[in-house]
Amino acid sequence: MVPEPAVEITGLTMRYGATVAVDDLSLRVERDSVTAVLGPNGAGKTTTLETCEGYRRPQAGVVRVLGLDPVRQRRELLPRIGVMLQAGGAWSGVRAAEMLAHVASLHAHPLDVGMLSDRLGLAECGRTPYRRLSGGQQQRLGLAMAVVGRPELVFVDEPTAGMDVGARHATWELLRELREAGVTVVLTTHYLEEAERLADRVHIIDHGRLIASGSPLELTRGGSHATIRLVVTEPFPPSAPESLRAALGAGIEVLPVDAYSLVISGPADATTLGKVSRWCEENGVLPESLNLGQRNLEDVFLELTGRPLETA
Ligand SMILES: Nc1ncnc2c1ncn2[C@@H]1O[C@H](COP(=O)(O)OP(=O)(O)OP(=O)(O)O)[C@@H](O)[C@H]1O
Repeated sequence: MVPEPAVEITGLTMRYGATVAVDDLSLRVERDSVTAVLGPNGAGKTTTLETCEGYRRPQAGVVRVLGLDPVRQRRELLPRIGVMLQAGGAWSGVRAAEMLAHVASLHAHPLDVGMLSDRLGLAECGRTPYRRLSGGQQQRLGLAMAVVGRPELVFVDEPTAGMDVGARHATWELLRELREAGVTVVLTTHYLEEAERLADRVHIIDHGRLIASGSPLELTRGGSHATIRLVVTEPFPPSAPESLRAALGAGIEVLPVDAYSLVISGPADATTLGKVSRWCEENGVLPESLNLGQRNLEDVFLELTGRPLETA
């Protein structure tokens, strides 16, 4: 028997007035995995997550979480899932430690609150009222509240937004350990590195639609494609992509990333590298770096949508 997925979304459509936030989206999340829903701001990630959490009723389509309807079977589902919202989730005057202790007391077998606070660097702000916590501390408290009840499945919305590097790595470590302990993690993110380093599977969404799914390796392997990344010292002239495309010939895509860099994707090999370097010479362009390398998720997004994720 095929095990029931942790989350199964079929044909989900969600609108806010004239805005289509989620557009006929279908995806599955397998158990015991970390799954990232990756996409730019406004892609529909939070709306999708809120529908899985039972905060929104699907306007079209079907959502099942641990086999249950998140709206109709909410009472059955709630004790089995943990939710970290993008913002809020605690009373403004409550102290961080009190809030976490309160949430822990609602569960039959909570994690050790002291251990969790230490792991997430919350011990030092335990007496601070929620509204006085920094953005990163509020995020860490939100994560602690989501996992303290040992849920089977946690939904985390942009778990490391606003965190410094140290806190981000501690969060990734905790999420990895949860997965090893058999917890399914579904996170939304617009950080490519987060998806690449943490997720077993990535669903890339844009304008409410699923545009690619797979493991980071499957998504970046992409046939014969490698990527050449050209970074220059002075901004490119506006005609650069067009002229480079003409110099490289058919089958090679030239995608501007910003004023100083572009990505060339196609059968990237020594011949193409040679042509790029000749084009630089003929056009008086001084490369700062010219790299041939494995595609990353940023390249995948760029190829699929024609625009870079960070600025999309
Ligand atoms: N309550 C709302 N009322 C009206 N429009 C909304 C509302 N919530 C979201 N939207 C719109 O729906 C679209 C999808 O938003 P959503 O928050 O789901 O995306 P997101 O990928 O999570 O983005 P972000 O990372 O910025 O939160 C956006 O165009 C957004 O402006």
